[in-house]
Amino acid sequence: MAASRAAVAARQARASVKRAVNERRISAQSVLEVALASTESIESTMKVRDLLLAIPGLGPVRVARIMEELGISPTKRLSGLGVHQQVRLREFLDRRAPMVPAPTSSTLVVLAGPTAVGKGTVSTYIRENHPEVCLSISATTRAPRPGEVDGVSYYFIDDAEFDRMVEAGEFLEWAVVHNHSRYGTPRAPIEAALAEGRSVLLEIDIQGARQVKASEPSAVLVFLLPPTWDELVRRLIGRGTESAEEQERRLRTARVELAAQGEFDHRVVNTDVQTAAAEVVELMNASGAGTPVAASYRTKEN
Ligand SMILES: Nc1ncnc2c1ncn2[C@@H]1O[C@H](COP(=O)(O)OP(=O)(O)OP(=O)(O)O)[C@@H](O)[C@H]1O
Ligand SMILES: Nc1nc2c(ncn2[C@@H]2O[C@H](COP(=O)(O)O)[C@@H](O)[C@H]2O)c(=O)[nH]1
Repeated sequence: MAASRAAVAARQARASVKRAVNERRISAQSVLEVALASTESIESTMKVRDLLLAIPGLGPVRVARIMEELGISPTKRLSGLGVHQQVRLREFLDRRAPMVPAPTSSTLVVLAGPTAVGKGTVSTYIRENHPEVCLSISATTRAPRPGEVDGVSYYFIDDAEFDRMVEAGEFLEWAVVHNHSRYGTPRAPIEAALAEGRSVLLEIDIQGARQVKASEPSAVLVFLLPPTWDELVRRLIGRGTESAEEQERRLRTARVELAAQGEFDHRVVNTDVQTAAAEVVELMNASGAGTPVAASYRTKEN
């Protein structure tokens, strides 16, 4: 009984160390050094995998790859690291450190891009793998697609409710998208998350991105690009959620939207979902202070 109470206490202590790393109150490097200095410490009983997962911006897939590269088995605890593994892990954490800023302010990041480029897919990946990021849920007057859940995918509301929210100033931004339905970002949850020091990701269209930048100049705008125009068309048709007429309408908008990529602070090419999501999260962590990501991309038309 006493042993199981001790085990629960140790688990809770490890969880609070992980939270402190995740909230950037302590660095992963200092956890490693404490673990290696004392085999009695709670830090020494932590798994390497859990320490890496606590670092903002690292999800399970990247952590698995990093551990493989470092030659550390997935179940290894900090106390069990060999000398060479310690050196490699230390070097990795030191390399990683400049990408994890000191606890300063939260960031408002806007992810936009043409239809079917994968904004929703990349955002969902971020929601599932980076719980530290707060993903805004938009309101829309369009009908739910099969599988979409009210309050998770969108708040599905009617025209009268949308009008009321516009009148009451409850949207940070809103727009008619693809000349069809209205979409808007509810202001209150975003202000609350930013006030708590959390970073917020908005997945919205380009008109909305412009409005956010106009009202919040510190917002970081990220433009998601497809690897090629043909791949964009393939993704839209392959998704199969729009009629041929709606696909045509969306592709017309996409050509105009691609021409606006230069207005954005950063560009990320979505060739692979995991990599694109990791780049977006790293840009969030860098609070827009870094150099814009270079992406050479031309549509067939230009
Ligand atoms: N990196 C990728 N490689 C291959 N397919 C992808 C990739 N990213 C997304 N897709 C696929 O492309 C299609 C469109 O993706 P998604 O619905 O996320 O786009 P979107 O940008 O949110 O579109 P919209 O603006 O029209 O809502 C989906 O079928 C998705 O599975
Ligand atoms: N300006 C805004 N655009 C938004 C918002 N939420 C989503 N969107 C964009 O709408 C299109 C179409 O989305 P779909 O789910 O119908 O395919 C897409 O570009 C979204 O990024 C919002 O709150 N404001």
